Amino acid sequence: MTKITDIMRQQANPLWEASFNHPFIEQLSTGALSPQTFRYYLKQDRFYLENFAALHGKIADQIDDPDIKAFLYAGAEGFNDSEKEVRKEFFSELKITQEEIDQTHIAPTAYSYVTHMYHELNEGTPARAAAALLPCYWLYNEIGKKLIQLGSPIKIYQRFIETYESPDFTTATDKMIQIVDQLAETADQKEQQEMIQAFVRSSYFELHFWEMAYQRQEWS
Ligand SMILES: Cc1ncc(C[n+]2csc(CCO)c2C)c(N)n1
Repeated sequence: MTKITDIMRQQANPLWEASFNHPFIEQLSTGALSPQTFRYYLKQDRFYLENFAALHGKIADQIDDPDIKAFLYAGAEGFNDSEKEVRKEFFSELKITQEEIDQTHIAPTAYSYVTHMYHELNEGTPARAAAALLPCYWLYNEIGKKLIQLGSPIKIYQRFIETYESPDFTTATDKMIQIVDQLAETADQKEQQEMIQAFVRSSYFELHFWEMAYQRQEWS
């Protein structure tokens, strides 16, 4: 039987291809990406990562399966990710000060993405919310695997790429794919369609997150 995650991946493919070919990604690899754009991305991604971790916990609260619960709680605590540590190093290397962080407000696309994920949980179901989290793991893992072959001449961009290509991160991605497939098994057809929609919408926001950073989007 076709897995729901295969359907999701297929339906979101044009959006994923657009992410792979986005100038932010291409320039990360060539090294041409402006350091100011990368800094903007990191500062906005803080908002995303905070909410992403919190959502893991909120979804886990509503799930009975002990295995899935444990994985999601670990994600909420940041046990799965070296990402947090790496980001701390990036912030200190790029001299992004606490003052600069305090003065940063969430930009429109980051706000919309986070709002979408909460909507899938609060107005939807834990299965829909898990589907909304999946592109985050899976898209970055595919980008990591593609970019690692090209590498980047800029050290910090190279380290960014390596974060998403590690064996641990690939294992976490595979686990999250399996969780979404498992949650779909007990969902009815309507909920399965809503899970697919949540995944495609997150894929849309992933693409527009690169664009937000590339344009250094503001509210006005
Ligand atoms: C907009 C945006 N989307 C995805 C990621 C990647 N990411 C965030 S948390 C996590 C799981 C554990 O590290 C992964 C892969 C990101 N950083 N920013």
